[in-house]
Amino acid sequence: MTEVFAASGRLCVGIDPHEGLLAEWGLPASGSGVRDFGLRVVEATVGSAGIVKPQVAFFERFGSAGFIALEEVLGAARSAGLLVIGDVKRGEIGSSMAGYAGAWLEEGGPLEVDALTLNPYLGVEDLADTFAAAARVGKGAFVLAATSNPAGASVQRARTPDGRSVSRRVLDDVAAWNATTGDGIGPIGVVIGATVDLAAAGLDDVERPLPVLAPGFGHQGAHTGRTREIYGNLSEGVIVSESRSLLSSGPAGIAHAISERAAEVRGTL
Ligand SMILES: O=c1ccn([C@@H]2O[C@H](COP(=O)(O)O)[C@@H](O)[C@H]2O)c(=O)[nH]1
Repeated sequence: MTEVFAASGRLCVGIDPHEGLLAEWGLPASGSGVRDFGLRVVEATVGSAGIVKPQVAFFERFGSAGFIALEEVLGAARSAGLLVIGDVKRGEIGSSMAGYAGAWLEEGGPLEVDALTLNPYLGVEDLADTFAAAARVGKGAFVLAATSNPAGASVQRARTPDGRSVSRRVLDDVAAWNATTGDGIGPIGVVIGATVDLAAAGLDDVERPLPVLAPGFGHQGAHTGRTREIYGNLSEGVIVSESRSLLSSGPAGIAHAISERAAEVRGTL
């Protein structure tokens, strides 16, 4: 984790071509629009930040044209040396997860990413083969533990029979899997939104760091300057993710916005 952060920094630039943003950027709402948007964000990121997170929903929305665009954006980002987190939020029974692992993690595959987001609703155990597939090829994954949207709390703060919150159980299961491999603090991480009250989510007393993908900054209200305060013990593993707050700078301002925010994150973490 330390080496990855030293090389790539802690800012993750979201590639979320919302329809409104496409219009603001003067791009059509189509496969070619999301392609051009994604490629421009990649270009603006190189040199300032080391991680991007395409939100696959906004590509998928255009069917096969969207996926062709996504393949091109992923390829450009990886060729430029950026780490790519595919925000795909996949989660299935184990046997079907094999399909997703092949799609997103296979070396040389058209949708290859360095890490992907996973949904644990079908049980963290059924994600274990995907964790192993990622680890085998030096990749990672982030499992949703406590999401940034207020609605997530009703499920994620529910208590399991042993009294832990669902969020905490997910985090502990991920940490237990990590403990079976490598240095024990990766390669699998969790998603914890920056808008989450860690104490209320049962996540304020985690002792061992692990990678944390942290959305919720910027447009959703959290401030990067407060990252250590928000994440406490978990700060060591945090990757600050921002999409709309950067993307709304438009094609002329995006490179500057990313470089400013990257400096701010460096000064905070
Ligand atoms: O808990 C979560 C998990 C994922 N997301 C995703 O992150 C970005 C956030 O975009 P902003 O424009 O910075 O709000 C988006 O792709 C979400 O789907 C999240 O927000 N919260």
